[in-house]
Amino acid sequence: MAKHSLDKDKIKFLLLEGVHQTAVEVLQRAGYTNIEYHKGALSGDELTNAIKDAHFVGIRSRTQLTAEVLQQAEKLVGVGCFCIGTNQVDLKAAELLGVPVFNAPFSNTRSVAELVIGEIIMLMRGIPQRSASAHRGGWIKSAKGSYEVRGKTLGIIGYGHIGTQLGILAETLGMRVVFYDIEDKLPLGNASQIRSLAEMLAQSDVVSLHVPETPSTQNMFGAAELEAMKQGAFVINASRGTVVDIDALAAALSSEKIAGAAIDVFPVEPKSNDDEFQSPLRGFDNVILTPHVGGSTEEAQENIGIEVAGKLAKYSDNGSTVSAVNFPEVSLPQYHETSRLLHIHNNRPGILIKINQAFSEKGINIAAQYLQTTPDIGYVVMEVNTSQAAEALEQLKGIEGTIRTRLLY
Ligand SMILES: NC(=O)C1=CN([C@@H]2O[C@H](COP(=O)(O)OP(=O)(O)OC[C@H]3O[C@@H](n4cnc5c(N)ncnc54)[C@H](O)[C@@H]3O)[C@@H](O)[C@H]2O)C=CC1
Ligand SMILES: O=C(O)C(=O)COP(=O)(O)O
Repeated sequence: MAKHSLDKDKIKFLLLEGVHQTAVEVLQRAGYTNIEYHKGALSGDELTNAIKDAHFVGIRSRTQLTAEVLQQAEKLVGVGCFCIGTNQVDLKAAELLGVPVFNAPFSNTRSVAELVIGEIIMLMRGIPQRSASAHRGGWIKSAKGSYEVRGKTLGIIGYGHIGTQLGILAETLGMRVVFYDIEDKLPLGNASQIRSLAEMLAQSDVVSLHVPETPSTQNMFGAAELEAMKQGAFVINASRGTVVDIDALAAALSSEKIAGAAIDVFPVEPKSNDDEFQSPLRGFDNVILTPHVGGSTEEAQENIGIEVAGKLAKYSDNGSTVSAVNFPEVSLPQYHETSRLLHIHNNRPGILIKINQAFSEKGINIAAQYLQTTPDIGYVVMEVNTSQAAEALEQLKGIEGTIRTRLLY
């Protein structure tokens, strides 16, 4: 009977931010029962206390896994981001600690694109302000400032998974689609790439942002970009709150340069549903404010739970790192007759030779060996006779440059 190096009930999964129950079910089906589940995000001492004895942590966009937090998580083996964005994790620090980070790169793509389509229609019809007024007893029955989306131009900033999906849906409504991206992209449908952001903004009736949070996107959309837009155009941001300068947007709404906006993400977001949402955009009737729910649909969350929990269980069970965002990717076959060892090391010359030498001196036969590297780390997976596995693990621990090593029976 195969036995895991550490009993599965001793492997602790810390799941935060109310990840979908499908994640719990997948882990339980894989034999993992030590699951600590929190509905909200954790930060500060609460986070460091909860994570310090966790082998795996599952988060969404809110929990900040900084280098400092990761360094205190001494037992941490892997991280699962139950979402698309991974900017909330210090990916380099995790890599150097030998911790792969997984995400769900397209499970909620469609949900975001659908929300944005709805918002484009609502904004162009002036519905947010009419609805707000009606709630106060008002009645703005007028066509003034209400437009069909047909024939209008949608400008997409960041033409990746979400941007392309949005472009296709917008075209089915009769919109013209232009996009700006730092990479050369294949335009889908009849979309066209415009190399100059200012030029794209000048053409667009509505602009929607779909870039990741990176140093290059920090505040990339501010006063100058708003100024470059058409008079009375609309802005949508469901990417990250750091991408748009919120004060500049509030000013452009006040001056009526911008006729309306739909904002789903904010520079500072409440930690849980019990905390107050604060923003300079509160109070504008023509702004749709949503609590970072672009990817929050039952379908998306259910699929994300299955996908990311599956990746964590697979890494725990057999060492596979396929689709890790910060780690050498190794796809591993099932193993039966042998024991499997994982070795993560600093990527410097000669480590594999040292491992092979140490094994050869101890008469340990290597049945299979897989190696992948990034510029900074190497990940070797080896299979040896089960009778020699404990000795092999000892040898691996002694190799200079070792970051982490693990034995899977
Ligand atoms: N509101 C929500 O609930 C959700 C928000 N998101 C956010 O949406 C972002 C985009 O998601 P995907 O489309 O899946 O990502 P992706 O990686 O497929 O596409 C991003 C695109 O942005 C481009 N890009 C990067 N830097 C740029 C820059 N400075 N200027 C112009 N283009 C730039 C890239 O070349 C790429 O084509 C995620 O990183 C995440 O932060 C994702 C899902 C849900
Ligand atoms: O997938 C993403 O990147 C998102 O922004 C969704 O975040 P969430 O899981 O809703 O906290």
